[in-house]
Amino acid sequence: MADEPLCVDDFEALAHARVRAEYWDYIAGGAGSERALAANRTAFERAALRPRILVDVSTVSTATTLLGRDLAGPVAIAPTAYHRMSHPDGELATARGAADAGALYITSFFSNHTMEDISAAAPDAPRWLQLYWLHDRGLFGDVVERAAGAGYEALVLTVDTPVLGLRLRDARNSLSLDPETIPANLTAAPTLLTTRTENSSAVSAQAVQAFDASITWDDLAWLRERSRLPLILKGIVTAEDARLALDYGVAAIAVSNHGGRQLDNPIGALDVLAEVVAAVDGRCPVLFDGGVRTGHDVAVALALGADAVLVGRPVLWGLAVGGAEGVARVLGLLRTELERVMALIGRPTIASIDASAVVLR
Ligand SMILES: Cc1cc2nc3c(=O)[nH]c(=O)nc-3n(C[C@H](O)[C@H](O)[C@H](O)COP(=O)(O)O)c2cc1C
Ligand SMILES: CC(C)CC(=O)C(=O)O
Repeated sequence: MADEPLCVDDFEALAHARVRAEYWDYIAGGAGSERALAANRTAFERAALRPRILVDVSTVSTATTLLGRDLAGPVAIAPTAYHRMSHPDGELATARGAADAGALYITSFFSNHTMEDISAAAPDAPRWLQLYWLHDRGLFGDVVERAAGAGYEALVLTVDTPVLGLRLRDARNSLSLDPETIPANLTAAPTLLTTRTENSSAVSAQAVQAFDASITWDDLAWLRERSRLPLILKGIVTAEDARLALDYGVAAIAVSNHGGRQLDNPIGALDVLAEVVAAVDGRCPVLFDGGVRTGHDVAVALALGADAVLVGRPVLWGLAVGGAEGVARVLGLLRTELERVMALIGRPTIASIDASAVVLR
């Protein structure tokens, strides 16, 4: 790769030059005035690590386990839609890059390749499937029932998107989708495949047509009847909902404000992590995403109680810059940065990064 990127932010700058302007805005943007997007980063500015000294850090291990799966590190790929906006090989390249890095890949339901083709690109790698609850129960149930056979080890239902956030950049761009960027899992329902709208976004139009905003906690039983895969809820940001999720038997919770793309809130995702971790009280794994860009950020989230973190945009930057290799490079960078931070704070294992490792200023 030219202009050797040395940190995740370097990948952002290189990717910006490669991705079509409207697609870049879709990827980079947030909801409304983008306060939540900005807050996701500033929240990390208030968290400082507390280094301990004279600890044997001659060997540092980022290895961890999530829902019984051994992983090379605690950084996984957040589900993001439409990877062919970033690279012609789309999710196939992402799957290969994730496998090379030994990272868990949570595949978005709105992918440009079918869930089966993505699995086939890296068959034995750890992979979960993200879901949006569709109006079309036939199509939705079919996807859910196919997931286990297609090699997915868990289902991640995104619960912060009954409707899509107000994405002003996309509306101003009248964001449209080319034939190669339509969602491949939805081709059986062509009426859901709006690709062009006037003064609004085709992504938003698709969401309005496809998503069922009426679902509630009791609908989770319908999902469980169709799949025995562990269920994770993504987009929980309050203690109340974390407790309810446990009552409904979820396997894990993902604390997330959707990368600042839904509610235009002035509080960062990191600011609510401790509240959810306290409510969960060790009863299930807690994942975290929103603004993670360095190994330092990963360590902060783990110290605040996350079991693993997800990264969204950075993976798309790696994909745009170098396809599968770029994805593996971004994930590898985060892992080596984390290793260095673990040595510097005297916590040589993931389990040793406890609450004493961080202070909020
Ligand atoms: C371009 C883009 C597309 C996304 N698509 C999805 C999606 O299909 N499903 C989902 O649950 N979350 C989606 N998200 C949210 C991510 O899973 C994740 O919560 C967010 O990107 C994390 O923040 P980060 O980008 O700062 O790492 C998307 C985010 C971006 C940037
Ligand atoms: C297809 C979209 C709903 C994907 C998404 O979650 C997003 O753009 O944030």
